[in-house]
Amino acid sequence: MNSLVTPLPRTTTADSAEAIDCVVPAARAGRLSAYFQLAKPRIALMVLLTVTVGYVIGSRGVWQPWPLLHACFGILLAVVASSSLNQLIERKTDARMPRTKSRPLPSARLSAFEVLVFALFCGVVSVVYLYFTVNPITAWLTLATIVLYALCYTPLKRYTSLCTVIGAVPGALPPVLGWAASGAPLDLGAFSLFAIMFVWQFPHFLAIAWLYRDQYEQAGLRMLPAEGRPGITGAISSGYALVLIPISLMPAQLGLTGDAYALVALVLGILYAWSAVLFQRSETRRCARRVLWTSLVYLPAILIALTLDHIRLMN
Ligand code: HEM
Ligand SMILES: CC(C)=CCC/C(C)=C/CC/C(C)=C/COP(=O)(O)OP(=O)(O)O
Repeated sequence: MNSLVTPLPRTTTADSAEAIDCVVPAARAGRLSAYFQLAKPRIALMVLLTVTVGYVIGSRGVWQPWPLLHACFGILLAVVASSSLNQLIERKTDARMPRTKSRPLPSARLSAFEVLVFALFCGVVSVVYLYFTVNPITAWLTLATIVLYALCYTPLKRYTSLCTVIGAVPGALPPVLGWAASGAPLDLGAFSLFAIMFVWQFPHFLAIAWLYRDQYEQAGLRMLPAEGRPGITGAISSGYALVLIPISLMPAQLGLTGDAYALVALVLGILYAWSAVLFQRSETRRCARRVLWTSLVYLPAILIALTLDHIRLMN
């Protein structure tokens, strides 16, 4: 009761002006951080790494920094556009899941209209920028990546777990975008990078889908194969992780890298497959987390090994 009758401190005009001066930058910083969150920054960073790898390997060791920077800037805008569209489309389902309910749209820090305008602006600038500063093929492939992620995969999540096969295509395209930006023809080398990324994603997102299966179900999203029947998620994860081992050796077979890469790929592949096999043997939170964690170590590690060994071979 006492707190209700406590008089408010008397403010002067100068005090309120000072208060407004503090609140306005704080509100601006809050909106800036909401836009930053909209971009899914950690995934965006990983995308830029894959673009760089595609560009460096496509250039066969003779690469220039400026075209790479143009490509990274344009593709970053595309990631921001597609992540924003993804969150715009999923704002109602995101609001139902503890993992996503504090995102900018469900938490009402940004309005749907603001996000739509922002996404369209970033998407158009991205494609036009890539068209004029990089090349038309990179621009069109980037547009296809945005459409596949935001307009095909995202709405499909409500209807079938096969959405993930569609979602894995835009997920695997960023190294191909980097390769196209280098001006090299899209040959088997580009395909080998696409294949590694494509197959890598399955244990990655199956572990996530299993960990958050209750939240996805509550939100009406179908991410688990066979409606998550016991044994299936782990079995599919280990199948993909085992197939990834020979696929990850493709760049070495194509002469893009030497034996050092092949050895690193083999060791990483065995670790990833081992984590998936353990998940198959016992579908527990601990094992699923191990698969997710291993996937997040595997990807940057194999990409860095690929690039360093390629540069070593070219010099
Ligand atoms: C169909 C494909 C994919 C699906 C469904 C998927 C889904 C997800 C989800 C739901 C998370 C959040 C996990 C959590 O909150 O615990 C996550 C994390 C992550 N994903 Fe993926 N992912 C896919 C493909 C990719 C690709 C292609 C990349 C990289 C280029 C990637 C990189 C990451 C990274 C770095 C994280 C950890 C950082 C974070 O949680 O923000 N993912 N993924
Ligand atoms: C160049 C460009 C446009 C690249 C974007 C391609 C890319 C990195 C796609 C990510 C793959 C993917 C399906 C992520 C999960 O989204 P989700 O919506 O299922 O994850 P969520 O549940 O956390 O929202």
